[in-house]
Amino acid sequence: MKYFIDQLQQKIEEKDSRICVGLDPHLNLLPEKVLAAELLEDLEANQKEIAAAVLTFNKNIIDAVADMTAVVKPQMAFYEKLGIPGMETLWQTMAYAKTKDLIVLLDGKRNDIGSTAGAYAEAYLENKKTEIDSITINPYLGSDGILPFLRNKERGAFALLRTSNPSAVELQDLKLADGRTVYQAVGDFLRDLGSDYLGECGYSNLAAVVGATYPKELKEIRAQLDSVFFLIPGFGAQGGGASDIKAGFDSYGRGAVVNSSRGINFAYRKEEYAHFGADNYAKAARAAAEKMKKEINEVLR
Ligand SMILES: O=C(O)c1cc(=O)[nH]c(=O)n1[C@@H]1O[C@H](COP(=O)(O)O)[C@@H](O)[C@H]1O
Repeated sequence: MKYFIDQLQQKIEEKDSRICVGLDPHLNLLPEKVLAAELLEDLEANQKEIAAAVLTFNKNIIDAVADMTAVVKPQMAFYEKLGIPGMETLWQTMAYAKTKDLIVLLDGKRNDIGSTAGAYAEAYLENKKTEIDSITINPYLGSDGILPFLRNKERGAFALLRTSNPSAVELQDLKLADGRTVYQAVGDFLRDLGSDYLGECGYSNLAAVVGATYPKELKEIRAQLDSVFFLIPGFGAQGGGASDIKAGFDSYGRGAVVNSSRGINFAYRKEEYAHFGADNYAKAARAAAEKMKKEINEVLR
């Protein structure tokens, strides 16, 4: 039995790639060749066709980036909004990613009281038929809501620690009576809870999400938590760049993976990759993924 976090770190090193490709099918950004714009005029009536288009798009993106990423991260919201056909597309996308030997991180931000968290864990991390290696969770219900997600040591959980959005500061930066911020307290809590789930690589199966858009906090959190692996979203579309995420890694260039969703999926819409043309969106995505991979490796060298 190999711990989830060891599987992840090993695959990152094999591919020498610290990127995570988000699979967030923003419908209004899909190329016309894949999804005819008129179908979006009635989302409910056209759920089936739209979900089929999303699956085609995802498969082409996965084919284009499979050799240069260790992880893909589908965000559930984009599939849930397409009803049952959307959920089928989500599961088919994850199964397809597994055929390419990728690690699947399902972005669902799940959690609840202990007994319900247990049901989520059974649904996503303990069902032998699922193609999911890990899931994002919200840690704010405390340990009984988190521990069920750690029962299966071959799979892992990424708890929100310091998010990338502008309003992250509103609650996460509040000061506690002991002088720590809320996110620092959450960090200490996650490190302690995860210490019973350490893999051979020195990181825990209980990982954390820290946004690329707050480099100062990222640096501080890395110094605080040496056994917590980070998912760092916010690269590209939200403004984060390679120099911003550098401090999220340890001195060996380990311990983190950086997500980009729109910046890779819809690279064909950017001036830099426009020469590929909308029909070659997958080639544009590959070029953007390659650039991101290189930029991160260079900044860590
Ligand atoms: O948990 C996440 O993945 C997440 C946490 C966070 O703090 N910020 C954040 O952007 N995300 C997710 O990361 C992805 C970022 O997408 P892009 O901004 O298109 O690269 C989306 O799926 C977000 O839901």
